[in-house]
Amino acid sequence: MSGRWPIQQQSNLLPNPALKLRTILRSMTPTHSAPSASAQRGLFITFEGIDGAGKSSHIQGLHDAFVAAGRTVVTTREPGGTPLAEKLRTLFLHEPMDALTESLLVFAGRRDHLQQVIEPALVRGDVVLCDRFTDATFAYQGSGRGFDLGVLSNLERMVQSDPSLGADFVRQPDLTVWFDLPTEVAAERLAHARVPDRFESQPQAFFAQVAAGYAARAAAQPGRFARIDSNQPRPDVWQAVRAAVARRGWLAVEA
Ligand SMILES: Nc1ncnc2c1ncn2[C@@H]1O[C@H](COP(=O)(O)OP(=O)(O)O)[C@@H](O)[C@H]1O
Ligand SMILES: Cc1cn([C@H]2C[C@H](O)[C@@H](COP(=O)(O)OP(=O)(O)O)O2)c(=O)[nH]c1=O
Repeated sequence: MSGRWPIQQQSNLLPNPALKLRTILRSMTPTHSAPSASAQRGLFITFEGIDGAGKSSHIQGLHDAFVAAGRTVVTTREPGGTPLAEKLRTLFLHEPMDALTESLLVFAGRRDHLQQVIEPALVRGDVVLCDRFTDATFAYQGSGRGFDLGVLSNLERMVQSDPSLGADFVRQPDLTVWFDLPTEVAAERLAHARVPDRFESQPQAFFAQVAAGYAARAAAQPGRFARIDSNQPRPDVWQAVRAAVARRGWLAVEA
């Protein structure tokens, strides 16, 4: 990932956990823009794809584009996004565990993240840009690790519910930008990028299953997903990302 998440990028370089936590909390502080003329609806946009698909720089690009358009933006990530969830993230990425434990940990962190960060930001009318969310759990724990999709659906309903928003309300992203890239290209990019964590060190066959998991989620909810062909030069990927957001009327089409 890019430097947007110093805690992760420098996890082998910064041994002081307090320093790392301060860094991540600073990066989660909303970026305020000039006040807009009227209150706007909050937007929840998530970014997904196999490891190495190239999400990071485009999340930063969208952040900048929304701020330039007068929005207040909260950039966050999963696993993580709150002090509690960041602690769970460290365990999740580095300790061996079975797929049920993985699922319970990410959903526990997600509950805290929704309550502390995402829902309050959406109530304020902010734009929330979240690097991974529940589609990753279906893709990695469900499709990749073979964990029961029915159990994941139950957890999704329980964790993402909010009775104050309606008895049947289950929070879902307004848009999921899915960076789709052949596994061999992602592996090649990652080989030059960073020290792999527990997931990034999985074989390509694992990522083929994860990719199939994303494809299944996208097929089930086509209106929510924008598939981006990430196997092209970075400026072209950016144009596709920006166009997907502009098509929904949330940003102007770039000249
Ligand atoms: N379009 C692209 N073409 C070539 N390399 C890219 C492209 N996009 C990203 N990369 C490189 O691939 C690696 C993984 O990108 P990154 O954004 O960290 O992926 P992700 O956040 O999806 O895991 C990085 O080294 C990055 O510089
Ligand atoms: C949110 C989430 C992430 N993951 C995995 C995907 C990534 O391999 C890892 C997050 O690590 P991270 O290094 O942030 O990956 P990336 O830069 O590609 O976003 O956790 C799951 O397995 N399940 C989940 O629910």
